[in-house]
Amino acid sequence: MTVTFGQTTALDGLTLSAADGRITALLGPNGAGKTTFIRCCTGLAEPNSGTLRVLGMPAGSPGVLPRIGLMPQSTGAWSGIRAGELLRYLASLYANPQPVDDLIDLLGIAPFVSTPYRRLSGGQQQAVNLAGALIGRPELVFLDEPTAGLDPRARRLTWDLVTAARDAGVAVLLTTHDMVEAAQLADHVHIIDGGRVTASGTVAELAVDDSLETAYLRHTTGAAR
Ligand SMILES: Nc1ncnc2c1ncn2[C@@H]1O[C@H](COP(=O)(O)OP(=O)(O)OP(=O)(O)O)[C@@H](O)[C@H]1O
Repeated sequence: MTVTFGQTTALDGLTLSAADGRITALLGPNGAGKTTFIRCCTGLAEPNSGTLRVLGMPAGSPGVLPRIGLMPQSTGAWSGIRAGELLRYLASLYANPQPVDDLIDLLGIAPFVSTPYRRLSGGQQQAVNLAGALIGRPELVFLDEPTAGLDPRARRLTWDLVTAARDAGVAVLLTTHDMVEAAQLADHVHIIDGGRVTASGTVAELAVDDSLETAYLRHTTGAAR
């Protein structure tokens, strides 16, 4: 796939696949193109060229959207709504949502369920965003830096939920800058640099000579484009 924004080539011939029932991690420097890829997969952006199929259908098609979930990096759009109202609204968009109260319990949202979204702390917003991604019982969920800024306990809770989703058959595609997290969670890793995949494999395959972080540093330049 290729995606350009004016003079910037965000995705530059990126080719990858993510398997059913697996956790796939996208690693790469700031600006490598990870969020752009997720935006294309979820119908929020369109490739200039290339083919992108999600659950076997063209990305963004009406048959795909009810079957996927998205936890974006930030959701300014929700600012005034209370956390609980937001989740009930999102649940109402799906035919067979998870019970909202179960997710509120699972993610520890109860103490701030009545707080407007914009007044939540960053980590509290992350919890609500993750609940929103899972609420429609997606077959495939996109998590864009799901644990960025979380405290250690919240990070472990997120890891547990992500692995539980995978174990229940959900395909997970996540981005992270945390190599420990990637090594802990990912069944498969793609390292992206400059809008293309520079290395792919299991954590064991990529870290064969050393750590995943060493592999990341070897396969990325981080050079601005
Ligand atoms: N809407 C947009 N308009 C213009 N340029 C954009 C837009 N979205 C992304 N870009 C550019 O595309 C490139 C890839 O950005 P992207 O957000 O996909 O990177 P990323 O890998 O997710 O980075 P990070 O790790 O910092 O979240 C960057 O150079 C960015 O400035």
